[in-house]
Amino acid sequence: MHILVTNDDGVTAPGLLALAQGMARFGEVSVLAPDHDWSGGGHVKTLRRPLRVRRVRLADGSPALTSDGAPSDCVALGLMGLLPNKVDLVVSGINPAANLGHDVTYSGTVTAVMEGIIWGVPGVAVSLDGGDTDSSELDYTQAVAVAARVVEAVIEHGLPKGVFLNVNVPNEPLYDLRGILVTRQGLRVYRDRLDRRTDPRGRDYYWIGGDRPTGVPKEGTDVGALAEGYASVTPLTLDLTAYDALTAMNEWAWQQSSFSANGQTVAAAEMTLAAP
Ligand SMILES: Nc1nc2c(ncn2[C@@H]2O[C@H](COP(=O)(O)O)[C@@H](O)[C@H]2O)c(=O)[nH]1
Repeated sequence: MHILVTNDDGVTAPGLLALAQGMARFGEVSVLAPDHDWSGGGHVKTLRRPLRVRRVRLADGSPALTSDGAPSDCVALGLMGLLPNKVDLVVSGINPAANLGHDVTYSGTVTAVMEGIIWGVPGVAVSLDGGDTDSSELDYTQAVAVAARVVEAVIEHGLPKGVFLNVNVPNEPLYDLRGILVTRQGLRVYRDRLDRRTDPRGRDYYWIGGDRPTGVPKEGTDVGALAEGYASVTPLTLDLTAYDALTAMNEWAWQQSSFSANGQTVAAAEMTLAAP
């Protein structure tokens, strides 16, 4: 088993070290992580500038690679051939804050695993609901234990093609953890506020400020599981198609339309949408 371990908090983050150490039990571990924090950086593919990669050592002396690219760039580099050995699983984290609901497309932690799916490699993203606690003060023991249990299950059962797992762990001692629940995405409640300021030259500039997001703790969701003291494992795919809308839209009366193109009137073919 060859596991690529990455994160979005940077190669020196304590959660990355804890995760890399926790994955060593499964076989070869290659660490390829960003050289700085990419929190909230989303799914990035850096195409307009070169990417630099350096050899570094983690705090325990183990070798690692770091790149000036995003977390998803690190995974792409690794799976495109920077890592000589075939990668069987991408594991990303341990993020010091939860990634729930709509967070998943903002999250560098989660989008790193999404990149692996694009290259046909399954993955697991792991986040600890550390809230406002400094990442250096968090105890990652529980999150590592949950991550290892999830990876064991993935090794035993496999994952359907295109499916990856988003794991969120409550920030409780291991003996307080009530268990692991398989969940769906819940509803994140963002409390962002526009912070407008003026610089010394009289020009306005803005911060996206506000308070940390909360969520709706509905049963069966990732938000609900954490609220009840469970770790949450949410199976996700990259297919964002709204299949219900597809069915409904096929009922719309798409009229014959004519569009003029370069002065030519082109009758639009009858618009039909792919059936789900
Ligand atoms: N819209 C907001 N999102 C926030 C805020 N604080 C945190 N977040 C979420 O954080 C994660 C970052 O994830 P990471 O894996 O990239 O570290 C991301 O999911 C955001 O949604 C906030 O104040 N506003």
